[in-house]
Amino acid sequence: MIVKFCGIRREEDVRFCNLLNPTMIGLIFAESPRKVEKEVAQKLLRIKSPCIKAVGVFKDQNLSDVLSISTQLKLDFVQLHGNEDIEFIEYLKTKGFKVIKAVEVENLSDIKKAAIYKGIADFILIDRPKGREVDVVALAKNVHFDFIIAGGITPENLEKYLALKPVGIDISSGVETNGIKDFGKMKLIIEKVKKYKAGEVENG
Ligand SMILES: O=C(O)c1ccccc1NCC(=O)[C@H](O)[C@H](O)COP(=O)(O)O
Repeated sequence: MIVKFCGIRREEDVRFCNLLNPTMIGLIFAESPRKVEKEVAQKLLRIKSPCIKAVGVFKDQNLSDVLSISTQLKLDFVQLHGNEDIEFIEYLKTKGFKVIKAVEVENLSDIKKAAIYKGIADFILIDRPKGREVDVVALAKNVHFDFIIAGGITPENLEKYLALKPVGIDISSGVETNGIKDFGKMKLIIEKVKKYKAGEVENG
């Protein structure tokens, strides 16, 4: 089970992630209150444990900018949230980057659109548009390919997302308090995922 904490932007967040050891941390390079500048990202990645994969999050940015940031920072994954097409993804892959294609879903036709990235992106991330109250769990029940799920996950509602049997979970605002990463909430997520994984083994 992949666990990704997204929107990491402070050194203390990275240090705490080093203790919790999620699979990935996400740094936002798209327009957002969580956006980090390249120089800040460089500092954060310097102290990141090598066991944790670095993901850069972009949305409708031009290919040369995405490539230049990803190369300079030696990112492991590029996560694309906008209308990037298949050629965009394939080009990044020829440059050695793994790609997470995020598809922000609002209806069943968006789920169908997400399927086009099967076998092209390394992971498909089913998310909801930022600031929209979409029931992403109800929509994701119609997904018939491997996916990472995001969109409103919190320590309290994690179980209903895990019940979808995703390959991973991606959380940002649900592990924040007043816009700052909340270490108690992050720890709770990791503990709950550990219990879930142990249960999976027990139940076959
Ligand atoms: O975080 C942002 O503001 C953002 C802006 C533009 C593109 C992507 C962005 N975030 C990506 C993520 O934080 C996660 O991949 C995902 O959306 C989880 O978000 P949340 O529902 O807050 O847990």
